[in-house]
Amino acid sequence: MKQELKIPQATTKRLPLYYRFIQNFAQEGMERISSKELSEAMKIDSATIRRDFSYFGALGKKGYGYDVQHLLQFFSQTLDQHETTKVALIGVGNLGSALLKYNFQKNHNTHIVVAFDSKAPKDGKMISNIPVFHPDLLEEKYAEYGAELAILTVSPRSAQKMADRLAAMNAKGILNFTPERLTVPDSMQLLTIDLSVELQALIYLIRNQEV
Ligand SMILES: NC(=O)c1ccc[n+]([C@@H]2O[C@H](COP(=O)([O-])OP(=O)(O)OC[C@H]3O[C@@H](n4cnc5c(N)ncnc54)[C@H](O)[C@@H]3O)[C@@H](O)[C@H]2O)c1
Repeated sequence: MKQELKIPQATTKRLPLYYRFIQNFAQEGMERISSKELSEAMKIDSATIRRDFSYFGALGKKGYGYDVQHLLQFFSQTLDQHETTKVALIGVGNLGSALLKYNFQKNHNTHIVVAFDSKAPKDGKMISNIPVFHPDLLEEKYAEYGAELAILTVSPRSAQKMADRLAAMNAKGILNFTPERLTVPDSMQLLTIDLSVELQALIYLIRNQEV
């Protein structure tokens, strides 16, 4: 995605979802789609969809809707779906093991290629067909396996230390599953998935709806 476009994070997070739905529409042979149809399929309100798409210029025409092939090409290019992104996983405990096993099998463009855990032996071991090394080898193996970004599933107390090491190696980004609020340089992208926060937000939405 181009850096110069100031796209809100909420919009950015919806882009892969749009792409997935548009792929389905194309497979069904649909040639054009309205924001209302997209809205009904994706359960996102159509004003949000129109606003999200407006960040990328004129993707559709008033009264016509969106050309499915055009959208497909646009999202494929925007999300760099032709290139595989190699990911490192740091912390292979309960959550990390599950992610390693899952390894984005349905998305052929993202792949965990190497993992690290402080309990792993220095010469590594295989878990779910992926090599897992001791974090002493992070810098060496991260580069050797061509990882671009990292998923952080270490215990909270190790999170900032590992983020600092990733920043020092110019890792492009971190998907942080730990509850730690990490500090990273501006040159690095950071997304935090805090399940407790998401759950609290859901509970808040449910309670507000009930009032
Ligand atoms: N399990 C969940 O459902 C869940 C949900 C949301 C968030 N989290 C968060 O995700 C993180 C992992 O959770 P978990 O349940 O898998 O914990 P876990 O204790 O099972 O696993 C953590 C793993 O990280 C390893 N580790 C610790 N320091 C390390 C380092 N410096 N380098 C490499 N490996 C290191 C440990 O050896 C361990 O295997 C925690 O921060 C937790 O708060 C977990």
